[in-house]
Amino acid sequence: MISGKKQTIRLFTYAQLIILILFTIVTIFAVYRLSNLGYTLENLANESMPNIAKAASFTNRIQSLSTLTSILTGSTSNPARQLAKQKVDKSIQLVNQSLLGTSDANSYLTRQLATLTQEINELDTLVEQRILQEHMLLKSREKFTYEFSKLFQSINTNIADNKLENKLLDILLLAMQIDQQTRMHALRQIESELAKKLKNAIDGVASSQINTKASLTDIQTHLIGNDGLVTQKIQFLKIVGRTRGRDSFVRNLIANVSSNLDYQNQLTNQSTLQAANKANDSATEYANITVIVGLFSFLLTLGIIYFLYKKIVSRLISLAQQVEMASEHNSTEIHINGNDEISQLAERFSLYLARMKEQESALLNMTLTDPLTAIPNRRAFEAQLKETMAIARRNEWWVSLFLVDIDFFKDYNDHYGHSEGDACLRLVANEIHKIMARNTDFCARFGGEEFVCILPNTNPNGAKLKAEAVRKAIMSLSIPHAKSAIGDTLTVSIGSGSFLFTQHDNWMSDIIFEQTDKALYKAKRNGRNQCDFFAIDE
Ligand SMILES: Nc1nc2c(ncn2[C@@H]2O[C@H](COP(=O)(O)OP(=O)(O)OP(=O)(O)O)[C@@H](O)[C@H]2O)c(=O)[nH]1
Repeated sequence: MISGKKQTIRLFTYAQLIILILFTIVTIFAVYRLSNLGYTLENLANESMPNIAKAASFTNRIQSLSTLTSILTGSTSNPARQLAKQKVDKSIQLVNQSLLGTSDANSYLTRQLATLTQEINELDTLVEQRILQEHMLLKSREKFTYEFSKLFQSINTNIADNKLENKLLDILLLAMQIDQQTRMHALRQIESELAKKLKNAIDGVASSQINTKASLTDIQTHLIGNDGLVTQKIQFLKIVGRTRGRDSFVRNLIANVSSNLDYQNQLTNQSTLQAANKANDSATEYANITVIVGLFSFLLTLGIIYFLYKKIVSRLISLAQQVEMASEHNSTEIHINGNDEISQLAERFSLYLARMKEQESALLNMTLTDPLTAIPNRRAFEAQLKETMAIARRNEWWVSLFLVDIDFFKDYNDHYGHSEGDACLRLVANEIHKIMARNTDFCARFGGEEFVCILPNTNPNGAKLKAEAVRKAIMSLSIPHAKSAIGDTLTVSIGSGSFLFTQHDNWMSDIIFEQTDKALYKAKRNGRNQCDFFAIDE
């Protein structure tokens, strides 16, 4: 029973707890999902987007590096070369700086850039060598041209040797081809031909012409000597070839870096796309799960509310209705099924109403009963008289009224004492009540030693018989009364009034009481221990 009493509170608490837990779970879930989504979006904003921007910047710089390398390779003077090299270095430095702090995936790119830097340095060295070699070639050519023109002039002025002149022109024409020639093999052929022609020219000069011979030998050295024009040209071509090769290698390397960057770009774009898709999937999944969880929570909350309504609210409403009905219909029937506080409350209400009813009837009884004789009192009489008169009017009955008064009761009291007087009153009351209460008659103590009887549907004849019966019954009690002036035992005088209301509908209870009292007064005046009758029917 004790645990049953707390069922409703427990039920209510559990329901609240379930709703609270449910909403806590939904909130934690929502925060967790939102933070995940937030992390993905943040990642997208902090990593993927800057990576895309960086990748674009790398591509631009690598492309500009290709152009700058071309300028470096094509440099024809050292200042131009140095300027181009500075720009190339700057560009590589910027690319390297951009690479700093990027992911491990770029380590290959970093190595590629290191190789590229090394190769560009070597290319720069080759370009420098080429410029130097070109410069030396120029100087050698100038020197040869100078020597040759000097020899030519000396031949013209000193000796008119057409043969030598023709040979020299031949050699000059061949020497001039050295400049135009870009193929090694052809240069070797020119060298071989020059060697022959020069030998022929030298051999053709008379030994007396020492200066001419010496000049020709110098020209021979300038042209085909170990450090001659042809050798220098060959050397120059070798450097040019190496420079081209290096340039081509550097360009390939740049193309590789560029394609690697493209690949990196693709990877970055892919990962960005994946991250965006993931964020989108997360958002969709979150929305779906939130809808499902929300719907589930809503249905569960509805279920709990319905359960609480059935278990608590509807039973409380029923209890309120039953309490209202019970108070309206003066009933004590309140019942609620179950074994919890509400059913206990209904039970208590029922008990409370029953007790109230008991107390009410006890109170009513007390107010309508004479405490000394335990028969109805004057208030009960007045109510009963009104009710009887109303019934009599409707049924056109006679109503008879007795006023019974103990004779010389003052003397009885004085002689036997007040408590004996009380006992005497109880005996008389009991006797009158015994006679009158056998049928629908009614008797009450009117006050003091006076009693009153109502006899519904009793005409004057009936009243006479009944009044006499009462008087004789009291005499039969043979209660000793030493101080009675009319005998040795206790007697009563009775005033009887009989009324038919057909003609006297306006007669009220106080009028008929007054008329009956007059009859009693007459009985007393006529000597007591007798009945006097009054009747009115017209
Ligand atoms: N013991 C007792 N006496 C009561 C009670 N009520 C009234 N009396 C007494 O009844 C007496 C009534 O006296 P009276 O009205 O003079 O009437 P009586 O002496 O009977 O004279 P008659 O009626 O003329 O014969 C009084 O002495 C009251 O004190 C009661 O409850 N108990």
